[in-house]
Amino acid sequence: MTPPTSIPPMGQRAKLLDMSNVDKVFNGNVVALKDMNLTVNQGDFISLLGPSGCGKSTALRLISGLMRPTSGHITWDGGMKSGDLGVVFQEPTLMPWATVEQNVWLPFRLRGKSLVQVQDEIMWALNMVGLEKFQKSYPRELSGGMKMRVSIARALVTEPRLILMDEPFAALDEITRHKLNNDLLELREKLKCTVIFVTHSVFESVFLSDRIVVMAARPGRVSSEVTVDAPYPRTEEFRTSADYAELCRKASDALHAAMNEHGARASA
Ligand SMILES: Nc1ncnc2c1ncn2[C@@H]1O[C@H](COP(=O)(O)OP(=O)(O)OP(=O)(O)O)[C@@H](O)[C@H]1O
Repeated sequence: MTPPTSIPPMGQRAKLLDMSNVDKVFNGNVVALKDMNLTVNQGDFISLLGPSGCGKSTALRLISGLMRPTSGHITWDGGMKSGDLGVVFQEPTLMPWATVEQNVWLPFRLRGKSLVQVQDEIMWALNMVGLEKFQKSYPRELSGGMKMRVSIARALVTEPRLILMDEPFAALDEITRHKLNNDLLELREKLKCTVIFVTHSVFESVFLSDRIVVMAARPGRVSSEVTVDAPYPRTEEFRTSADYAELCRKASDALHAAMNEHGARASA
């Protein structure tokens, strides 16, 4: 539970994993990803931004190891070990019959550890998301934003090297979403963790990430990358700044270019 003191600047970060020439084909003919290449470095906050169906979730599932590429390789620096990965989905996916602490216990429970054995880790994770007073509550007693915090605590509890987040705040109202965006950045400052975050929102991707990987569809692939070189911590001041507006314009242009790539290919 001792994170590194700071995240090195981009360009000086150690490599965490590589996706090299990854293809994913479903049912023999649905080409979800074609020749996807992505290097993830320790401390990166990467957003995968792209139109519906461009393979963002498929890329996350491949990185998580839940699914294997049809061809190509995903290689973790030093290999991938149990507990290296935390995953947060769009729905909090909590067990309704279990308390908050029992839900957060799940990744350890699957590894045969009792609740008592990992009580400190669970309380640490709940503390990180500001829910330490709700350990005995049930999901039905929590708001949508609080349920999502439990889901984040469950992803953090093993102190993973990488956190994958698949549109985690898309179903939340705007105010809760902004609050959780702020809280997620605070968590990243504390834990110096590496995050890959799937989103449809240009605004969210610019606010959160230091790298925006823009994807194109049919077949899904990396179209371009936008570097968000605004310093952290990012505050509400950043959200209303001219720099933020300019970066959103840049990301939006890259997204439109990615969407036009498909049009250009289709008419070629
Ligand atoms: N298990 C599956 N079987 C068949 N086709 C699939 C499967 N999973 C994904 N696909 C197809 O692969 C393509 C990429 O899907 P994916 O869900 O990764 O895209 P996405 O960018 O995450 O989309 P969205 O933003 O709408 O969530 C789509 O055409 C989808 O229909």
